[in-house]
Amino acid sequence: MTSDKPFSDRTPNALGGYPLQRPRRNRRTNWSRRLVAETSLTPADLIWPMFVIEGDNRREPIPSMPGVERRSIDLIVEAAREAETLGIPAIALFPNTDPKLRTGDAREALNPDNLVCRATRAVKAAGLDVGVILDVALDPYTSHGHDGLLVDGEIVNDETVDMLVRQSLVQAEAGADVLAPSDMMDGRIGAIRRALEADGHAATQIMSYAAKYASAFYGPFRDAVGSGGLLKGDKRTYQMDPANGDEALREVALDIAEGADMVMVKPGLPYLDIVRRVVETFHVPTFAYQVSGEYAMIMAAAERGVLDEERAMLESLAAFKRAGAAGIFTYFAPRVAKLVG
Ligand SMILES: NCc1[nH]cc(CCC(=O)O)c1CC(=O)O
Ligand SMILES: [Mg+2]
Repeated sequence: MTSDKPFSDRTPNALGGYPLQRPRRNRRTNWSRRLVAETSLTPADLIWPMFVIEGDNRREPIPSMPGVERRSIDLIVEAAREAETLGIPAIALFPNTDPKLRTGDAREALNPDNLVCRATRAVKAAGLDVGVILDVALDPYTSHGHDGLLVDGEIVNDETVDMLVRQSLVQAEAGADVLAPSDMMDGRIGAIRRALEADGHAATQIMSYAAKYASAFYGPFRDAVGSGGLLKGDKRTYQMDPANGDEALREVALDIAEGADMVMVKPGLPYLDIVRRVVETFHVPTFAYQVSGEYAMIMAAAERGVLDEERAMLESLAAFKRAGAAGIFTYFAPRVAKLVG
């Protein structure tokens, strides 16, 4: 490769070389490694996703996600208290809706007393220094498991956006601090932003799942919220093709222009190149989601004794920080916060 730049500008640290340069010197001792560390993971980097079920004092294990439970609202409040104690700034709530309430028109999404709205009110009533993030999408409420309305075999965009706007207002009214549209319909950030402004919710933040890929890594999540068995087909007409990177930048640009306060890339580890490109291009708070399948992979490998669970967990999360993420959604959140807090 040729370059007009002088050699010293192209390779600023390579002049001299061995034995004057011995990069291992800085790594020799623990204190020195800590001193030169470029990034660090703290509890303030973590967002703790939780699954909500009906009932009282109820917890249910999720077989594909060892160590993760669905919790009734009272236990969600307890977990939110734990988040505050651990210094975790925000939780994300996902409802496991009664199958009888899942319909073609997803009307339960608009019920101000639906499970996730009740959970949000209960957490907010506890007066904690913990933000509540809610997904905006129809998949917990549709009988077919899609994030949008299905008409003649197609997920229709604009009719779905109308529903998402109404769902957003219901969720903001319930006290959600951050709305996180995870549906990948076009134009929904602008429509939601305008509705929040007009309806007295100008302070409600929007964290857009701006670059969300049609991924195989969401399987365990769909078990956890009970939509997996229902899903007809796949989500490739609205979630992004894993082959694409430039398209993610166009999606993020649109969502910022439409009024997103923060953006997200999802899944996490397989898409850290996208996180880095978004951070460097837009300089907005950029989050990443270490999704259910990523969690399950580490846990399954550890269970089989092929890797060290705790080290793999910490290393995977350090990678998000190195890529430039402002924060990480991770099912490891409470465990990690205890280790790094
Ligand atoms: N809109 C639904 C939603 N919100 C978050 C996740 C995945 C989270 C995870 O896998 O941990 C999904 C699944 C999907 O799009 O099918
Ligand atoms: Mg978009």
